Amino acid sequence: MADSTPTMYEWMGGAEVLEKLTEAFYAKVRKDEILAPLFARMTDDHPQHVATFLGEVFGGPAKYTDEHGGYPRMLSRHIGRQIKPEQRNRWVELMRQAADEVELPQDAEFRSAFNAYIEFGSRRAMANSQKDAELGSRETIKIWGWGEAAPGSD
Ligand code: HEM
Repeated sequence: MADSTPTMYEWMGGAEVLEKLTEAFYAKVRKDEILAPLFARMTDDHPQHVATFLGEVFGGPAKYTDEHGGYPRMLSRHIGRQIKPEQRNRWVELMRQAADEVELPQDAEFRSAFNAYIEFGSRRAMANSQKDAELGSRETIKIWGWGEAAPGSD
């Protein structure tokens, strides 16, 4: 029988909601004293690109892979940046604030899976950004699912 559980991408409202999320997030980043210097040279389409990337992660269309350079491009944007723990912490904090601001679903299942990815992705980004980082052999975007608590599970 086919699995009828929606993807996280569907559950949160798809591309439109992700674009709102990254717009709200980068508006905060631009005003944040810890993060702004790191993102000083980002282009205006950066929030849109990250929304597309996250859409793919959460089970939406493979558009970042097909049109924006995929996993290698994302990796290349973090390499050498030497992200510090306090910058990663602030990134996570602002992402959670943006999630509330644009009213991502509040249910325990969704937020638990969303926060798990944000934690995972930001720690990987920080690790890959260090001098002499060991980058591993991954070439494709990791797709994130519901984990231990899918909708409808007890
Ligand atoms: C789940 C975690 C993360 C995801 C999914 C993510 C995703 C991305 C993607 C897709 C890009 C490339 C966008 C493009 O194609 O133009 C990018 C660039 C970048 N990311 Fe991340 N990122 C994450 C965490 C972080 C963290 C924690 C930091 C720093 C605190 C960070 C700093 C940057 C910077 C500085 C760039 C380059 C911006 C520029 O173009 O100047 N990222 N990220």
